[in-house]
Amino acid sequence: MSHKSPKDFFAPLAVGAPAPLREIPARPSRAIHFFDPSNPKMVDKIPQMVGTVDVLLGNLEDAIKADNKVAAREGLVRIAQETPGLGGASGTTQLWTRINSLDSPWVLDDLTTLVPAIGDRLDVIMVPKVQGAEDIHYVDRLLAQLEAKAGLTRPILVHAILETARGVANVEEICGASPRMQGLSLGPADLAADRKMKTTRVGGGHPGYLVREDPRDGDVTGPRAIFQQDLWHYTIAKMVDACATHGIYPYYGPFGDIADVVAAEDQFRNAFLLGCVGTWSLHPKQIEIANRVFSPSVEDIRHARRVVAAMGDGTGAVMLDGKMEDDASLKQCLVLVELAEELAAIDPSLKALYDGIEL
Ligand SMILES: CC(=O)SCCNC(=O)CCNC(=O)[C@H](O)C(C)(C)COP(=O)(O)OP(=O)(O)OC[C@H]1O[C@@H](n2cnc3c(N)ncnc32)[C@H](O)[C@@H]1OP(=O)(O)O
Ligand SMILES: O=CC(=O)O
Ligand SMILES: [Mg+2]
Repeated sequence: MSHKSPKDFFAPLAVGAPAPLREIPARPSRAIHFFDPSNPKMVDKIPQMVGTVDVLLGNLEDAIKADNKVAAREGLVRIAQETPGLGGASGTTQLWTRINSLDSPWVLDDLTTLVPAIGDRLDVIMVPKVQGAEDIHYVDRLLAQLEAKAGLTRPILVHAILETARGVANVEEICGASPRMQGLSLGPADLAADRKMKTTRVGGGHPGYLVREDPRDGDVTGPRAIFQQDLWHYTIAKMVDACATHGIYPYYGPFGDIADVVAAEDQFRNAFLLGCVGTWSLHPKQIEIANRVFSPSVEDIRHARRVVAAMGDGTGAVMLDGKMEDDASLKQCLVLVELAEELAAIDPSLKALYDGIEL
């Protein structure tokens, strides 16, 4: 197997294509809100959503009827061209798309239509059902050719959905396959099917996946507490480690029980605590949940700032509220403080909230 040298990794893959980025910018992306660009009711709502959500994603893949694939692609081009503030270097809300899968009859037209028409507005292309580095290499080279032809000056980034067993097995090589790699999302619905899990849901837990308290006084039929377990813990943790290793960003994916706002919040918070930077939103009501969960709380920021202040030059150990703090807890606190600063820079209400914190 041949490998590129490090310097070649950052050379454009087509003459005239923009130079790859050396670092993926940490742009807030708490909610990646999915919409169907062929659905007039959803499309009508897009202009008002700009500025209220970090990412708007025009979905072209699953959930778009086969008969509407062309209308969705063309609708996305119109939306990108006509919606102020959406996507590109000056956009207040990022514009992403999810293209059709690489084995589908639509994906080539997706890429050859979108890049010339709206490549300057598209921030990230989400690629579904990625199996290994070879899928990213294919998209990488094709994007470079299309960017060069369109005269683009900014590389379009690539995000892969982790939704096949082989993709999970190859997660490291996927993350490191191209300097375009921006991040990964968990795709629990397709992943469950591909793994032959015996579930029928889009993300979230399952009442049958549990641990049960031991019998009390040996009575196996008596009352015993049960604790539902997280079906996705292993995959999310694996994804977070792979992304952190490669300097890219991990996301939870879809939570399909739109009515169950409480369980959605739990699932999102678990992902936030494990290291994810955001999640998908499938319905407008999930945006508020995601924005809240993926923004550090006032209590977390107050505590983090107190630790930073108490640690002085960052070395040694101190006691704060009966707990030992040192370099390692300081580093955790700095993750939260830096995230709060990034979010405050784009969200005036969060800025006011964080600025008003008294230590
Ligand atoms: C496993 C995966 O691949 S997940 C990713 C693929 N799936 C998706 O992208 C699904 C996206 N979401 C949807 O298609 C829809 O939200 C559905 C089908 C789940 C529910 O749609 P509805 O039954 O219309 O929901 P509901 O009646 O609550 O909608 C309320 C309003 O919000 C609008 N709306 C619903 N979802 C969205 C959305 N994602 N973006 C913008 N507007 C939306 C509806 O059009 C409706 O508008 P109206 O008040 O003008 O009639
Ligand atoms: O595309 C997402 C999934 O869960 O499948
Ligand atoms: Mg899927």
